[in-house]
Amino acid sequence: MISTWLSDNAQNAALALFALSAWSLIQQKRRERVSRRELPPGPSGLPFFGNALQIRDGEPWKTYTEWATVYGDLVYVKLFKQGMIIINSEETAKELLEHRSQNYSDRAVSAITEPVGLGFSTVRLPYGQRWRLHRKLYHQVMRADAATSYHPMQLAKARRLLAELLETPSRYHLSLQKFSASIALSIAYDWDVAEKDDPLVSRIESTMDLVFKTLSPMNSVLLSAFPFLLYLPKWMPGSCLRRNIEICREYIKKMADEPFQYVLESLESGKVGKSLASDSLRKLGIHNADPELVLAIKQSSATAFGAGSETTTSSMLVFMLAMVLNPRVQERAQKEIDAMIGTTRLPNFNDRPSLPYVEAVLRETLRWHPVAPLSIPHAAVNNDIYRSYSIPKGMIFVPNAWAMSRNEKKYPRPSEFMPERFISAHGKLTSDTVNFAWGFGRRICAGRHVADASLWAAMVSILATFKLLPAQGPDGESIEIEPRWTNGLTSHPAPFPCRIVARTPEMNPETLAQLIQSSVAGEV
Ligand code: HEM
Repeated sequence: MISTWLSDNAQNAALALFALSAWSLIQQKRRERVSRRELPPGPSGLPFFGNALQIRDGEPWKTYTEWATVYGDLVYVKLFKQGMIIINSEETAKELLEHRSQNYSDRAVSAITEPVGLGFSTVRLPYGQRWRLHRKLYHQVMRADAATSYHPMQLAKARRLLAELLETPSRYHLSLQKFSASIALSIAYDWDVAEKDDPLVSRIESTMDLVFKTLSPMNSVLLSAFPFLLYLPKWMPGSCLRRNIEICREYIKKMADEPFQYVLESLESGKVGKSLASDSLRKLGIHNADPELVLAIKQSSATAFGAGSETTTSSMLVFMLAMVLNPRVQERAQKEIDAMIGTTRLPNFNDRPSLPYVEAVLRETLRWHPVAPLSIPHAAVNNDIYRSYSIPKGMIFVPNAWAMSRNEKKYPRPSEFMPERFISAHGKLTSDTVNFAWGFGRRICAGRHVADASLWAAMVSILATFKLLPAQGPDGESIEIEPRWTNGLTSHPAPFPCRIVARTPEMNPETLAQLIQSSVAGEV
């Protein structure tokens, strides 16, 4: 009797549980359908995968740009279980990320950030006190007027780059990496890179590309959908992501520790110059400094180095490719330099206002191929209503810088490299400074003034000294370049064969050294 009663009750309980689960599943689906209707339109996806299988391999920004023509400037996309809104127009990005920056300055929690050891990075920090402290530290040394104090150092590094390009032109890719890293190391730590075999630069050469590839948005989505990928045994297919993450973690730790230790020791001995780390530590008074603040200085300096070197190299590679593919642009820029400066000295920052075409080349480089094509996603702090959409707290917003660069109304024939688009009918530079390349609102790139000056110094110095030409085959004919692009968090041309030839036949290391020497007096 009792056993019958028990089993009846168990059956009823099971039935009730089943009904409850079915009801809550239906409710959840209904809620999802309703909330989906309140979000921007987007392509319908497959169960489980969402839209992940519809995205062009390695170049999601191109797929999103195609979808913009169907769904508009805001497109809702779901990659596995991760929903996000792609912003395809600059105006809408400004409306949301700048005019409503108080609500759209958070970052999404990324499944890959902590495993690679980048949880400390300013780029990844949630919108809050720690992030504000980092931004304050950057502001002290990298705001527009403070950033000019780095100009002499940036010019000196650009001149060193010229000497390397003259000596080993085929290693231009590595020379550009060294140029960018040496500026970032100088700004962050006043670390002067050795002429040859600098331990930090060697490490950058071998692993920086891997870090940026591993941090790709798709890897982040994959890890949040399949966290077990982090634990796959190393012999199993698919474990390469885990291996790459481990290498990155080790590398990032060393990159944050070693140079900071160098600054601490140099401060003790009184032998360190101006840098983000040393200036901030000096201000605090190294011996009675709050450990939290010291940690923030260490973390923001490491971020400046990490965020600044790869992006600058990538932009320089875009410039080199654009020059080889567009000889007429190169010649026009060189004519401008020759007319305004002559050939007996190299340009410096005083000359910048008198070289509008070179300026236009820089802007077109940023536009033609934005090196951060999906910028860095922002996230909503709170629920919001935008247009008729209900934006839930935490929603991820991906600024599609690629789509912004392909806006045909603003940039006719967008796939062509045409610096003229930044020169008005009266021969003056337009007001368009390609701001979208640096991101938006409160999260805008903290190093943009420094980066802009590094790019200008390198571009103008190279244009003044070298011709960038296609490589020649054994028959002396030019080899046609079919650009290939690397993809990850940043995108840049894969190394391509080219010839870097001095513009004057008598140029050799001695004459270049003399030219540099005669250019140094009166420089800014
Ligand atoms: C050509 C070079 C560079 C490009 C194209 C670039 C681009 C960007 C972009 C698109 C963002 C995201 C902005 C957003 O979320 O809206 C960003 C963030 C950032 N960049 Fe740059 N960047 C460059 C160089 C640098 C340099 C040289 C530094 C430092 C020395 C730097 C430091 C940072 C930092 C700290 C952030 C994080 C800002 C935050 O989350 O609050 N960047 N950068």
